[in-house]
Amino acid sequence: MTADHTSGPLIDVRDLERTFDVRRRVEGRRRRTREQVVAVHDLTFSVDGGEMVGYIGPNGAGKSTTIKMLTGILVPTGGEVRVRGLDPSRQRVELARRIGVVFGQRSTLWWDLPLRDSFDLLQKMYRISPARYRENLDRFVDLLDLGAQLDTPVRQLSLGQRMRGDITAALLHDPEVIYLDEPTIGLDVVSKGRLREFLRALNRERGTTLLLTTHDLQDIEALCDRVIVIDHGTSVYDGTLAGLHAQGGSTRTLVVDLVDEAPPIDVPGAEVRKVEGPRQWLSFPSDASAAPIVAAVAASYAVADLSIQEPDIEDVIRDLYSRGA
Ligand SMILES: Nc1ncnc2c1ncn2[C@@H]1O[C@H](COP(=O)(O)OP(=O)(O)OP(=O)(O)O)[C@@H](O)[C@H]1O
Repeated sequence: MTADHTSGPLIDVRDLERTFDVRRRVEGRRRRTREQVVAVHDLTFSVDGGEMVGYIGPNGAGKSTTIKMLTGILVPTGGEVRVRGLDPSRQRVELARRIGVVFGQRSTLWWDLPLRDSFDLLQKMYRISPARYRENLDRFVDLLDLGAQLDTPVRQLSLGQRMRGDITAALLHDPEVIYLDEPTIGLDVVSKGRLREFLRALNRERGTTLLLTTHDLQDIEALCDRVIVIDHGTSVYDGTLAGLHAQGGSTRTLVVDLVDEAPPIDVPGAEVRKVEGPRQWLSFPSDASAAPIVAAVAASYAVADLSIQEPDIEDVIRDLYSRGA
């Protein structure tokens, strides 16, 4: 009997565990002692086809370990993981046709080859039909503005160009799901914006499922309807970003540069956290609009400049814990 790979959730993770045996040298002892590191435990979640999900958590929380189990690079030490009904570590080759992976800090491209040659090699590896390959390449090169770089060796590309090359490489074979690990790290604001717009279009037009690991809350805000927060190897929140902010009580900061020094600004809905000369930092709830606060400040004070600081994911998670969630 063949399993039905098309019904049910696309990604299904149940009671997933992964421990590592490590040897550590302990001071005063000659022999190393063996220890177990629990990277992922008791992790359960599922993702439907077409969802865009942020997979976030502090350093060492278990995000990469989860992605490695989802892609079949690591074998779980307990629990179950299925992607389109396939067991990733046992059916890795079959799964590879359905998934794409992009690691922000590591390239999967051939360093000394021009981009175009890397793409041609991938066409052969994945046996992509010539027509589909041409269609995809033209589309991604156009949308990601890579035309001028196609004949440049990867090692000569800027970080942003290399990232766009890696994303193209991960998508040429039409994967149903793409895992992105810190895709906007080190990119300037314009490149980040373009990349997010591209990923939104990919999801809208092709229904590609996206699982995104990032420390940049604006990536999540721009792309994901849902976030899963992982800490110490297990899921501690699964829901909307607005819900996460509300639960954590996190705040955004309005930084106001006044023309002259002044006593702490007094406007409804915001609290002054810090004053340094003519600069003041006001915090307000993340789920509130900045517009009335900005308007109230501008109406009563001579303002030279204004900017808004978003909370960092680490801050949001810290808030979540400080509230005892
Ligand atoms: N191969 C390994 N051997 C031993 N311990 C490991 C191994 N890989 C991961 N770990 C440990 O497992 C835990 C989870 O690591 P993981 O890389 O999954 O976290 P992460 O959430 O991706 O972190 P980051 O945001 O820093 O990339 C950490 O304590 C890490 O030290």
